[in-house]
Amino acid sequence: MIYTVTLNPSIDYIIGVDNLSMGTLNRFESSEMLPGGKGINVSRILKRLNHETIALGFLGGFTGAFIEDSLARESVATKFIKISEPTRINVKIKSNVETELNGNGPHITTQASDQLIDTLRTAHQEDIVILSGSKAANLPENYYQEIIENLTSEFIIDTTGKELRQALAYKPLLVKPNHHELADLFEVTISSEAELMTYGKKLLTKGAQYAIISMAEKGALLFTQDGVYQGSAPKGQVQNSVGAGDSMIAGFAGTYAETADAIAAFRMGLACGSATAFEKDLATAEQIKKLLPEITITKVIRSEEK
Ligand SMILES: Nc1ncnc2c1ncn2[C@@H]1O[C@H](COP(=O)(O)OP(=O)(O)O)[C@@H](O)[C@H]1O
Ligand SMILES: O=P(O)(O)OC[C@H]1O[C@](O)(COP(=O)(O)O)[C@@H](O)[C@@H]1O
Repeated sequence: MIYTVTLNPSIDYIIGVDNLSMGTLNRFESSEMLPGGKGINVSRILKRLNHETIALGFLGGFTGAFIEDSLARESVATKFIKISEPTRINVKIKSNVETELNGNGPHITTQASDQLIDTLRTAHQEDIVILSGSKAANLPENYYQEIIENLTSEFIIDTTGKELRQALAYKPLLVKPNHHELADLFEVTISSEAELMTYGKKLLTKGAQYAIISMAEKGALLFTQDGVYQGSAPKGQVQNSVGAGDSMIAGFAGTYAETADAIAAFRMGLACGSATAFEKDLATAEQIKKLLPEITITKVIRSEEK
């Protein structure tokens, strides 16, 4: 079973505006509401690829009900803890450039946060728990760490900054910062491929079993104990890249859970990420499978060169 944890789900309100201009009235060209939040996106892709998944986290209010209904329609299994304040709405503006406005999220009571830790204690050693995204503002600073300390299963973590840094010591199966998040994590500017390699490898020395550095249309790098691999991104028309990173994690986790083959998992992750970038919503299984043969993976550094 692959459990996903979304501490701060969202409705993603995707708005298309021609030539957005600040300080004046702009009218929508298009709009769409989608269930969002990183773990939720991961579960939706896992379900589409026929992997067993349960989405966990906190949901509240009419916005939470919208997310529950959307997931039920796609037969994604959920065990959300109900909270009284409404789940946030994140605004994604598609104009000449993509602009994202993500909310802080609702108040989570101590009772609810303890309940989630209890639920996660039921995950078995052979399960994978995927912890993704920001946490609602009032949750304790070390809440992710508290969750991890109570887990008996493998875990993947997709968050940023201090939380990601703390998590590395607990040997996550995978971390997947994008290249900007990698620079933030080590509080550096990364301006060359050599620096990318240096900081990617640091993720392993600090504890990660595998690390992917994703680079949008430039594909991604996979760091393993056995060397570094470069994966390509197919060319295509980008429709909405929100959820590309989550799709990549879903692809990796689903294939890794079945095969324990990190390269095959990386290939599936790359296909899922690009397929989602080329769609308005998350990609379907057919779109993902169509892209798989276009992915190329090359070993760029052998283990003895590390
Ligand atoms: N414009 C794009 N064209 C092709 N593939 C893409 C594009 N954007 C994202 N992807 C694929 O999705 C993966 C994750 O996207 P990325 O934007 O790096 O992550 P995140 O959404 O976490 O910031 C990339 O490594 C790539 O494989
Ligand atoms: O929890 P955060 O960091 O605010 O991110 C939440 C947002 O991330 C998303 O899950 C998309 O993430 P990615 O584009 O990184 O895959 C959106 O659905 C959601 O609005």
